[in-house]
Amino acid sequence: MRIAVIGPGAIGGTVAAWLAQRADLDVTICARSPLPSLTIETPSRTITATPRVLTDPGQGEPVDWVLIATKAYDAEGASRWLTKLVDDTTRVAVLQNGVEHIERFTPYLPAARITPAIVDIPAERNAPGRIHQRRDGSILVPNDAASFVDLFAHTPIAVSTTDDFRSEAWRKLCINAAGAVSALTMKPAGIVARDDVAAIMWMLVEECAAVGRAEGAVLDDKIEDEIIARYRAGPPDGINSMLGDRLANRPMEIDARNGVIVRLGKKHGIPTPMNAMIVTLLETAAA
Ligand SMILES: NC(=O)C1=CN([C@@H]2O[C@H](COP(=O)(O)OP(=O)(O)OC[C@H]3O[C@@H](n4cnc5c(N)ncnc54)[C@H](OP(=O)(O)O)[C@@H]3O)[C@@H](O)[C@H]2O)C=CC1
Ligand SMILES: CC(C)(CO)C(=O)C(=O)O
Repeated sequence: MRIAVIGPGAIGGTVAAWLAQRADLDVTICARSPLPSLTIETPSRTITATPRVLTDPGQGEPVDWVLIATKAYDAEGASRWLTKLVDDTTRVAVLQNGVEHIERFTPYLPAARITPAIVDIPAERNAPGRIHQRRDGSILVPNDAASFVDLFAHTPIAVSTTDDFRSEAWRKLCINAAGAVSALTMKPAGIVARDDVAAIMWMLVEECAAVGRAEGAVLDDKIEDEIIARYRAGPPDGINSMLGDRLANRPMEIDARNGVIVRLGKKHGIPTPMNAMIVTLLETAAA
């Protein structure tokens, strides 16, 4: 089984290193910047891997699975690898946040080839190829992607299918929408201990859930409370990937995580002032 992972950052590096633990999986990393090896501090032990690393999209060869793990805003760059990696049988999984995995890549691939994946693995990249995976975590894919699930059978990552991918993706977006307060304040997840911060996060989730429901997602009535409780139960020093981007002076996934709520809210006539404010403030901070 040949697998190419495009984007060996926090998620791509973690996933590639776990896949490479199985000798019969032939893992290739497609990187923008050269990478010596992968060292992942996982919850149970440190794992290492030295997969083949390509830095030129022209060097790729067809594989069975392509896993795209760049940031959402790097979709166009990621797509340049696809010409060589994809043949008539290749499936392409998009391991990104947001609810637009398929739309993001249909300019480059037929939708039927694309497997959207919801990743819930808190991971931080400390240096090229050196990653701290804080939880074993999970990946959810639609129920026509059982062969993706099989790839991870030897890993502690809980990879499974869902009958209702749309609802799960919006549920994850609710988590990410609230996490924007960390990127804005440049502080880790522990800020949720303040009741006034939690109230802002609650409203961000409320708007996200309203838009999600209008888009057809089925979300629990108490999702706001559930997500605040989840943040409060998590590690106070947790750095979500948008905060990680801001701290590293990289672009942030503002549009994929909060902008999308505002855009789709407009489509349904649902007001989203809290998310609109976050988008404006983060864009201003990044300018
Ligand atoms: N980190 C986390 O805890 C989680 C992240 N996610 C989501 O997963 C996705 C990936 O996030 P994350 O792993 O944190 O991101 P990172 O920024 O850590 O990694 C992205 C990687 O993509 C590489 N890249 C960018 N453009 C290209 C290109 N054209 N060709 C090859 N590689 C490229 C970057 O290269 P370079 O090294 O040059 O920057 C980097 O290695 C995002 O959508 C994020 O929201 C989901 C759950 C948890
Ligand atoms: C919320 C979290 C940490 C979950 O994996 C995430 O999605 C991110 O950091 O982007």
